[in-house]
Amino acid sequence: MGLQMKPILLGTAFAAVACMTIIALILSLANRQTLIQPYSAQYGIVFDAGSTHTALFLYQWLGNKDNNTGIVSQKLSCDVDGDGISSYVKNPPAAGESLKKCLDVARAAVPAELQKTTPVYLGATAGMRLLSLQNQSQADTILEEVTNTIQSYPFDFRGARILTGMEEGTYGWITINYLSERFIKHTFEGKWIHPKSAQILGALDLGGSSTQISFIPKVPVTVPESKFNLQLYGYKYEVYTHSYLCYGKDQAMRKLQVQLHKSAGSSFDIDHPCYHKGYNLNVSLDDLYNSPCVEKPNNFVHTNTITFTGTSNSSLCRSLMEDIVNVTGCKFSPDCGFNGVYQPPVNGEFFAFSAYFYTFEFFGLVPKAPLDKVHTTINTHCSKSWIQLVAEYPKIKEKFLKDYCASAHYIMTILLDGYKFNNTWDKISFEKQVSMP
Ligand SMILES: Nc1ncnc2c1ncn2[C@@H]1O[C@H](COP(=O)(O)OP(=O)(O)O)[C@@H](O)[C@H]1O
Ligand SMILES: [Ca+2]
Repeated sequence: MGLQMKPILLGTAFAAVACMTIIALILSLANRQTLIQPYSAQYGIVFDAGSTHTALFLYQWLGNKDNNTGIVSQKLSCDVDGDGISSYVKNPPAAGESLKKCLDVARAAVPAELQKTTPVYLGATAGMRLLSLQNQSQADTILEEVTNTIQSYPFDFRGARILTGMEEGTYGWITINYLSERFIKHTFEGKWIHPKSAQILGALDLGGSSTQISFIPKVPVTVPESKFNLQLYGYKYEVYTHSYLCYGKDQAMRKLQVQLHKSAGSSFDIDHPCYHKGYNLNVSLDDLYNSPCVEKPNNFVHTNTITFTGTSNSSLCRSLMEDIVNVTGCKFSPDCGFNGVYQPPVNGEFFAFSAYFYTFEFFGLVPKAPLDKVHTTINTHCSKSWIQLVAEYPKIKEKFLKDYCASAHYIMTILLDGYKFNNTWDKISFEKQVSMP
């Protein structure tokens, strides 16, 4: 798949998550000579509709005429209250309703005369991807409802759609490289230069329902479905990108629970090695199996509820992750990620963001820490009791605190056994989305 630097694609490229505004700008700036009618809007709004959470970003830039630097700045971001839009299956209008608070914030920030030329996009990621697999009409209804709400505002609505995994991966890669000035850099002397291509960053994004890896490999990408060709500022880049649907943090946690349930036979009381001693979690089978990422057992009784009992067993937790992140039987060997997916060897420096960052930030392991320190920190944490943890972290929400042990082991398994950063661990930086200039 290729991304051509044609103005006609501006709209498509623009239409997406937070970073998409940036892409449009890169495209429009890089194509300045070819653009007959320069893109004139000075504000742009993007909703990143993730599986767990939606955020609005308002961007501002100068009109093309005066804008020699191409600097785009983030004016504000706004967190939508409640869960991701895919969680509104039972009440789709409420998905639209949930966006109003942030749309009001954006409307107050954009000068009245510019509102009708301010484009708004909504890009939904893996939560909606899964819902559309499970029930296409529910997914369509939710997109219609968010469309209705956004259209009731004075902005220039340009679309609400589900991004493909490849778009999500590539856009994340473009964003981190753009924001950290890896494509083009403003020098001390006020000149724009191309930094060495060796400084281009790889991107690792761990969402709730999918996870993406994108980088420029040393060798050509041999599988077309994983190749994204693009040209930025006259330079060509061949990006390897893959999105693993169902391998986001929350779906991985679900897979683990399902595996434990399936191997527990008929018992309703199940030990969970990644949960902490003293922590018990009741889960209804209806909820547990309500995802296209897992398969219902034959004797499935949806009214049943099971209880997971924490055992604080770090090494067992880690070995269970290895079953979920299946690294055997890949036909592209040795060029493999996990789950049979083609991946050339990782190359260069990487930024790991989203749930990678939140998890490592919790452990105080950002932006980098030696591998042995990471292992010790995770093991020490996983062996703690729940009482101990709650006393230590009174401010952290249970929904996150219960999972840091499991998500840390999951992260280590995908990074080391999946993507094979064993010998290049020090190339990964755990970073919050790079801040805007
Ligand atoms: N403070 C936090 N600590 C741990 N995990 C977090 C925190 N905040 C967000 N996350 C996780 O980050 C992920 C964000 O994923 P999201 O963007 O909503 O989904 P997706 O990209 O798959 O559509 C979720 O797994 C969420 O639980
Ligand atoms: Ca996301």
